Amino acid sequence: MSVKKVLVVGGAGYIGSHNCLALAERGYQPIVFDNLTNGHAEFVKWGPLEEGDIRDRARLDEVFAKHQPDAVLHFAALIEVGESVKNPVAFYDNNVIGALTLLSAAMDAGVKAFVFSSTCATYGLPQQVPMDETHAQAPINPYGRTKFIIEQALKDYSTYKGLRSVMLRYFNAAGADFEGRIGEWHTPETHAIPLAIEAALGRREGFKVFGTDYDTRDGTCVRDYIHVLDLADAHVRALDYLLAGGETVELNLGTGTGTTVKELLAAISDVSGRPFPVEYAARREGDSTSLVANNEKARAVLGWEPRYTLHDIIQSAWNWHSRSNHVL
Ligand SMILES: NC(=O)c1ccc[n+]([C@@H]2O[C@H](COP(=O)([O-])OP(=O)(O)OC[C@H]3O[C@@H](n4cnc5c(N)ncnc54)[C@H](O)[C@@H]3O)[C@@H](O)[C@H]2O)c1
Ligand SMILES: O=c1ccn([C@@H]2O[C@H](COP(=O)(O)OP(=O)(O)O[C@H]3O[C@H](CO)[C@@H](O)[C@H](O)[C@H]3O)[C@@H](O)[C@H]2O)c(=O)[nH]1
Repeated sequence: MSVKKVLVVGGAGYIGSHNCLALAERGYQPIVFDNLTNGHAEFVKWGPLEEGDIRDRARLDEVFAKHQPDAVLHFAALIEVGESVKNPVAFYDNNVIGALTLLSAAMDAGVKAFVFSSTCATYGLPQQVPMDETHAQAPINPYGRTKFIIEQALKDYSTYKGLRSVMLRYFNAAGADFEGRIGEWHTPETHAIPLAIEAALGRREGFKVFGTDYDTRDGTCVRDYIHVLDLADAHVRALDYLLAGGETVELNLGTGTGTTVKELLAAISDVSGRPFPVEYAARREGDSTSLVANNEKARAVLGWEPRYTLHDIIQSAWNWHSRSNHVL
């Protein structure tokens, strides 16, 4: 059987690069398409890099014609909730126009399987926790809305155009390759775990907790942190599923366990053995109180289950950040 080629769009980024590693380990050939605005050429280690922007249809057509991929994994997007509130135009341009351009190019090139990075941010405020896939989708920030729009397009394209897709609603991606080859490297970094680790390493003055008056067990936001390699495993399974004829489906990817910001900071101090200064600040606009997954559907459809604990997440992230000298 010939090796299946997968176009990994946004594959030079954090989650995309860990997916390339998992694809290569499981017998797929990843081909990265990335404009390198937020990605890193040195993270592209398991296949070729094609530089390009998803809003550039001619460049997409060229790459589809050259590689003729069997499937597409689409990670490329602007990702920060807070930034989406400040600059929604850039988010709609990249996450909606870009994704729709990519989808048209993929369908015209005959691609029949598409895996989309969606997010629990499409749910908005929790009506019940944990949330399953039937939870109302009422995003509370432009980032979540851009992802929700693409989910709706994917459902229409599935019904009316025959493009089968898996929409993976990740909760909070975290952690890194245990061998330290790649890791989380966003510039500027806005995510809680890398920022707290940088504080523990003494590379930042401290960590600011955004909001202590939420209706949660200690007043800080609750999130479901999931290891990036567990996400990658789910993507490979989603590909296997689609290539075997599986129908369009949306699936939560989370552990089912919620952690408050305060609990997260305590766990990071514990793993690192280095306490760091913590400041309590105002809420960050666009943040939901609590986002925790019910992951039963992904378990049932993909036979997937998360393998790594919060401790594994922090330990692997700590290894990556303490060894690497990149600037966040
Ligand atoms: N990090 C999380 O916790 C999280 C949670 C839920 C969903 N997601 C989604 O997962 C995906 C990947 O997130 P990440 O943390 O790896 O982000 P990232 O910024 O590290 O990776 C995104 C990659 O896409 C590339 N890219 C962006 N716009 C592009 C464009 N127009 N054309 C070509 N390439 C482009 C960037 O250069 C980067 O390499 C995103 O779609 C994000 O919305 C992330
Ligand atoms: O300096 C900081 C950074 C974050 N937080 C809090 O930590 C939690 C996690 O924040 P962060 O790591 O920035 O992740 P989210 O804002 O939850 O967003 C991530 O997770 C979403 C899914 O929940 C994805 O869709 C987004 O792409 C991804 O950026 C939130 O309660 C933040 O308010 C702080 O208190 N201080």
